[in-house]
Amino acid sequence: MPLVSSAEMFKKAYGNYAVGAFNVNNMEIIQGIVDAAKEEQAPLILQVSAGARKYAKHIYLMKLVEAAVEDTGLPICLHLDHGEDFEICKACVDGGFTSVMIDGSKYPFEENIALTKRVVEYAHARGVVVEGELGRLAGVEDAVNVSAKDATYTDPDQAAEFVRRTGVDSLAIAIGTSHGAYKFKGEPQLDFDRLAKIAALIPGFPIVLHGASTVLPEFVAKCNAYGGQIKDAQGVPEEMLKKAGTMGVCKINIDTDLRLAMTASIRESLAQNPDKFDPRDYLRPAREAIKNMVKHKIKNVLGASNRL
Ligand SMILES: O=C(CO)COP(=O)(O)O
Ligand SMILES: O=C[C@H](O)COP(=O)(O)O
Ligand SMILES: [Zn+2]
Ligand SMILES: [Zn+2]
Repeated sequence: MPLVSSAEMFKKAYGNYAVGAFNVNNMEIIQGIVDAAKEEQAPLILQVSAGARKYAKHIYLMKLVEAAVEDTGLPICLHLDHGEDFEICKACVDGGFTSVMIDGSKYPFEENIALTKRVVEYAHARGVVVEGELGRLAGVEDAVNVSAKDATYTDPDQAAEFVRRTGVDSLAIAIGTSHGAYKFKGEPQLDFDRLAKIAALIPGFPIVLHGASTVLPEFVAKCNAYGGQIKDAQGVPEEMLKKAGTMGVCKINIDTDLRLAMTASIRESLAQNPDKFDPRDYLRPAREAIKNMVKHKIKNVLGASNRL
């Protein structure tokens, strides 16, 4: 089975559950994720950032993901995460990805539309789907008052116009999540009213949530127990993600939780086995930790088990 598009996955998921989109950088991360998805019989998106593509090289990630498809028989979508210009999107379309994100969210509205439209035209002509982004994630932790929210969070009317004018297949929005392990200073809050308004204006259209790691306390604690210094980390509560999955959010992006699971496990292995120096001794349990974490997400947060 070849790599697949996310279009069918989102159609099936809309309003009921979300598909997990996990960031990958190397073999162990890919294997941990796909083994979890296989056991859960879940739809799956593996995504590659520009940084990951630079780190591991396009060809290695491509071949690893193709190997994962062959090994598991799972329908997997391979997606470019946060493509920042036309060129990287083109390279991934030409290089076998089945989905790309063009992130024009840092540009003024009209420029974002023009850039996104250009990528959509190129990708659609070659059977590849496109995710766009409208609204700003960075720094939203501080956006507590209404005017700050209006400046950074996705405007519902603009979202509808953006989707109509660009022809994108899915849209990443800003409603209070952010990337990394430090998402909220006080009580976690997402703007569900805004999400409901956006979903109502683009009925049936797949919405994407970035910055959606829950920052599992057990991994933060384990990192810190073995020499880590990760203070005041806070993620999006599971209940909020479950709710988002019933409101039109079809794709939930997870990277930080993979990093934490892997690092916690490696720190523990190295600390507990100071005499060992075979990388397999700490990468095997790290891969297992990723698998267990991803299984938990699929089953209890995304609601995507047995949805193939
Ligand atoms: O949005 C993400 C990748 O695009 C990842 O978000 P996290 O940092 O919350 O895992
Ligand atoms: O949203 C970004 C992802 O977490 C990827 O991060 P990265 O650019 O460090 O690979
Ligand atoms: Zn972005
Ligand atoms: Zn992101």
